[in-house]
Amino acid sequence: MVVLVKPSPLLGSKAMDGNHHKVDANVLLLGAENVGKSALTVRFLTRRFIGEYGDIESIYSHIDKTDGREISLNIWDSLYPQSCETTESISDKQLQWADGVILVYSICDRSSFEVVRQQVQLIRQTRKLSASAPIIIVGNKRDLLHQRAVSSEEGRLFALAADCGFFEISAAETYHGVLLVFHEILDLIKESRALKKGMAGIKGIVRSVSAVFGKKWE
Ligand SMILES: Nc1nc2c(ncn2[C@@H]2O[C@H](COP(=O)(O)OP(=O)(O)OP(=O)(O)O)[C@@H](O)[C@H]2O)c(=O)[nH]1
Repeated sequence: MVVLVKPSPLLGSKAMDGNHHKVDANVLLLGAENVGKSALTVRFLTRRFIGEYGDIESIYSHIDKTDGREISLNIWDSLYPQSCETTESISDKQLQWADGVILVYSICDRSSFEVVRQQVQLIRQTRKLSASAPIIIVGNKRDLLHQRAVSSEEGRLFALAADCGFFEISAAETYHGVLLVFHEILDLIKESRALKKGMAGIKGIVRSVSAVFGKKWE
């Protein structure tokens, strides 16, 4: 069950967009337990790393400024269901809701990287996520290099092969790395929408030209 919570004023964001801003983007965070999904979300919303985050699945709404433009976004910080198969770890509702997905693993936990691999496969197979919705894979806990279990190259090569973006960051160490991830997913969502609009425009022109010449354009 997803809980729409009003996070503490500390976060400076409201779970419901009280100003009724048109939401510009819904971003879904997925990944195994304990990889840092909440840490990424809270770091982005508050610039802070607070260490322990509790096991609540939450949707936060936040107004962000990129290129001088206000973007209203919802961030769904999902919970990895206890002792479930990875195939059950993502709901159709989550994928139909999302305009973009951030899949998080810990570079110190190989099993969390395997969960991300399976979740990417699941997302692609179910086709519940819009075909144009961007996916970014994030290897978190980069500050724990001495405990590394997944090489940066392996993560990057997998993301490349899966047509996903890729970042290695540390939510504990810096705000900047987390900011880059969220701004990248927002840029990719904007690009995919512009592309969709462009395609619709071309189809419209073809239809009207066909109407004029009465031809069925193949
Ligand atoms: N060293 C280090 N620890 C981190 C980092 N990000 C998160 N953690 C720690 O990892 C643990 C899990 O972080 P969460 O953000 O709760 O992870 P989660 O994926 O939301 O976990 P679930 O609630 O189980 O889904 C906490 O103890 C965090 O302090 C990081 O970048 N570096």
